[in-house]
Amino acid sequence: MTKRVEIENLSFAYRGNPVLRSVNITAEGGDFVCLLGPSGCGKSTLLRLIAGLERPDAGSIRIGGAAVAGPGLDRGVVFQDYSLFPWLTAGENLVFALEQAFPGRRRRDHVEDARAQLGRVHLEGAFDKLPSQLSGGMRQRVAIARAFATDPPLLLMDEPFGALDAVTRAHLQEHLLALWQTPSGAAKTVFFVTHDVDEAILLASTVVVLGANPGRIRGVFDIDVERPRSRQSLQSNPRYLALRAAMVDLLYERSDDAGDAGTLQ
Ligand SMILES: Nc1ncnc2c1ncn2[C@@H]1O[C@H](COP(=O)(O)OP(=O)(O)OP(=O)(O)O)[C@@H](O)[C@H]1O
Repeated sequence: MTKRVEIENLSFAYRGNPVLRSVNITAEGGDFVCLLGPSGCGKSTLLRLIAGLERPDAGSIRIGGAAVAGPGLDRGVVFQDYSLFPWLTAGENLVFALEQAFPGRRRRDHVEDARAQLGRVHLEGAFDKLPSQLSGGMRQRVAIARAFATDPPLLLMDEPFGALDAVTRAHLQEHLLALWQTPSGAAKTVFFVTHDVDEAILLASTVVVLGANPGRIRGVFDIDVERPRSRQSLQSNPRYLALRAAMVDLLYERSDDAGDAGTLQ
């Protein structure tokens, strides 16, 4: 089941301080949308609005045609830190999520599913480990496995690899793409926050570049670089280099120098 996400004229302020202004984004079912922008431009806030954790001051967010009225099991979330319950083992974190999503199923089936999902991120041996016994990269693999385990049509990921070293980060990007590109994973619409241009181009089908004060869309880029993509092959891909240059220009341009219509499609 795929879900189209329509964000229309969205504006939001924290206690009178404008954070997002007139944001319009349409993601088709199965799109991988990266939200790219400088610190403080409202990327996390936009994700929290889609998650239903905040309410828009103006405009609307529709998922599969229905207006977002609060959090829901149709949206899996992965944050940079503290995504997992620290008092539950890796396996029990998945089992707990499966119980919430599919109440009434036998616990034995949830445990079996949890083991299979951990296996998909090569962590079958971590079922009985507490998050504190795992490395940061392993914890995020568990968090990703948990997000995919309940098979939500929409995944919201807020800099999930931001705290990891470059090599671990590259592996996690591969794990995420491998899951997303499976027949069931490819149906998922993903919103992924990052401030890393290379990460955005590696992962996304669409990159939305946001500017700050208040947060608004500076450009929308259709990433028409064929998959599978690897960091190595991208370095010599002229299309990648053109996209990268255009995004970097937009990110480092003073926001009052430009209009809101930077696009390269
Ligand atoms: N709970 C809050 N109360 C008040 N202001 C907030 C709150 N959360 C965020 N803000 C403000 O909203 C603005 C956008 O914050 P947000 O975290 O969405 O930005 P971001 O683009 O995700 O930043 P970063 O890349 O640094 O995580 C910032 O000015 C921030 O100070």
